[in-house]
Amino acid sequence: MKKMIIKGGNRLAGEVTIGGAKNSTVALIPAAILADTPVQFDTVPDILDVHNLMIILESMNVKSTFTHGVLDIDPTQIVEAELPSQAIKSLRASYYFMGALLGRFHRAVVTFPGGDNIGPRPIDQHIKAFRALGATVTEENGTVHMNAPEGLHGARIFMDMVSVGGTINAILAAVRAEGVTTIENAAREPEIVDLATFLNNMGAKIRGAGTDVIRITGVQTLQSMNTHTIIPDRIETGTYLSLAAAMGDGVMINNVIPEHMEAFTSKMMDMGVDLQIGVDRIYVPAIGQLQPTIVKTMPYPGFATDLQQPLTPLMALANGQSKVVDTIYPKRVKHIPELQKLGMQIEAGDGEILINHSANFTGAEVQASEIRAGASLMITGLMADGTTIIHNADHILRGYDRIVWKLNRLNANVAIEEDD
Ligand SMILES: CC(=O)N[C@H]1[C@@H](OP(=O)(O)OP(=O)(O)OC[C@H]2O[C@@H](n3ccc(=O)[nH]c3=O)[C@H](O)[C@@H]2O)O[C@H](CO)[C@@H](O)[C@@H]1O
Ligand SMILES: C=C(OP(=O)(O)O)C(=O)O
Repeated sequence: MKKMIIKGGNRLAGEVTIGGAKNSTVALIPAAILADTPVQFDTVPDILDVHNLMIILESMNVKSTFTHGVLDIDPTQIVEAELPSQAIKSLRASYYFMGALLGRFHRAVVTFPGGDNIGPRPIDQHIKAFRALGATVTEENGTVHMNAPEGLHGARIFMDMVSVGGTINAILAAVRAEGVTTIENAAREPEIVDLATFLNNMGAKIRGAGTDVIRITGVQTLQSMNTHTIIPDRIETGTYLSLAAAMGDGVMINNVIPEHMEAFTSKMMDMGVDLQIGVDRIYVPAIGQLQPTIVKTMPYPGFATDLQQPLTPLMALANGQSKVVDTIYPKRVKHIPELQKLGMQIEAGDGEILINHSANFTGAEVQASEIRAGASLMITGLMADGTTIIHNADHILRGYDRIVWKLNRLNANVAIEEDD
C-alpha cells in the first residue's frame, strides 16, 4: 500500500487537463475481448484499475501495451483461462468479464469483484440479465459459473433498479447474441453511451444508449476500424472543480464535457462559485462567501454518488449547514471520522450527512477507505495547515490519472511514497 503526503496551504493556480473516464475505460477494456481484430483506445487514464485489467487480459493471452495514454489490445489470440483472483478483486469492474466472456465463449467462470468499500453492492440484476439471455448461472464460494452451451439469444430484460454495471453487462452479453435484446429501465450514464459508441463503430447494433430503453440486435462479428477516444472523466472533473474552488486563485480545467457536469456545476453555482463554462473547459475563479447547499445523489443525470465526497470540503467552507443524502449508497460514510481528524465539522445523521462551517483544518494522519473518501481527504489536506498523510492511497490511485503530477503543476505540494 502507498501513502499520500500533502503539505497543505498552498494556493492553487494554472491549468489541468482531465483524463479519460475511469468508468468508461474499465468497461471498454473487457469489451475489447469481443472484437475479432486488435483495438486501440486513446486518452486512457493512467490509473491502477487499467494496470490490473491489463494483468487480467494477459492471463487470457490477450496482449496489451499502454504508452502515453494510448492502449492497444490484441484479442485475436485469446484463450479461455483461469482469471487471476488478486487482480479481479482489486477492482469492481472486473465483473464486466462476466458479460464479455459469455458473449465471446458462451461460458465464463469469474470470482466476485472487489472495488470500493461503500456498503452492499449486489449483482443480482447482472445475473438476471445473463439468465434472460439463456445462460445458466450458479455461484459457489464467491465464484460465479455461467454457461450457455446453445449460445445466447435476445430477450427482454427489465432492470429492477437502475444499475450502471447491470446495464453494461447486459449489453456485453447481448451484443453478439442471436436476435434482439431490449433492456428496460436501463442506466443512462455517459459511460454507457461511450461503450455503445465503441461497439457500434465495430459493427454492433445498439440503439437508445443514453435513454432508459436500449435495443440491441445481435451481430456475428465486431471489427475495429479506428481508435476510440474515451470521454473525459466526470468525477475527476468534479474533484478538480471542487478543489479549485476551495483553494484556487484561478484554475482552468480542460477537456470537459460541461453537459455531463450539470448537476454538479449548477450546485456549485448555487453555492456562489462563479464558474465560467466554455465549450470544453471550465474556469474556476477565486471564491467569495459560499452558501450552504443540499445534495441528494441520484442515477444520471442526477447528482452522482461519486461526487458527494469530493464536494464535502467545499460545503465545509459555506456559511451554514449543508446536507448530503446518498440514495445510491446510504452507507457511503467512511470519510466522516477521517475528515473530523482534519478538523471538519461533519457528522452522520439519520440517513444523511451534515456538514457545518469549519473555520480551520489541520494536517493529520488519515485512512482512505475508498477512492472518493480519499478524494475528500486529499482536498481537505490541500486546505489544511501542516502535513496530512493519507494511508491506503492506492484507493485514490485506482481512479485518479497522474494525480501527483497534475496537483503539483497547480502549485500543490503532494507526494506518493510506499507505506510501512
Ligand atoms: C465501475 C463503475 O462504473 N462503477 C460505478 C457504478 O458502480 P455499479 O455499476 O456497481 O453501481 P450500480 O449502478 O450497479 O448500483 C446502483 C445501485 O443499485 C444497486 N444494485 C446494483 C446492481 C444489482 O444487481 N443490484 C443492486 O441492488 C446497488 O447496490 C446500488 O445501490 O455505478 C455507481 C453508481 O453510480 C458508481 O458509484 C460507481 O463508480
Ligand atoms: C465507487 C467507485 O468505483 P468502483 O465502482 O470502481 O468501485 C467510484 O469510482 O467512486
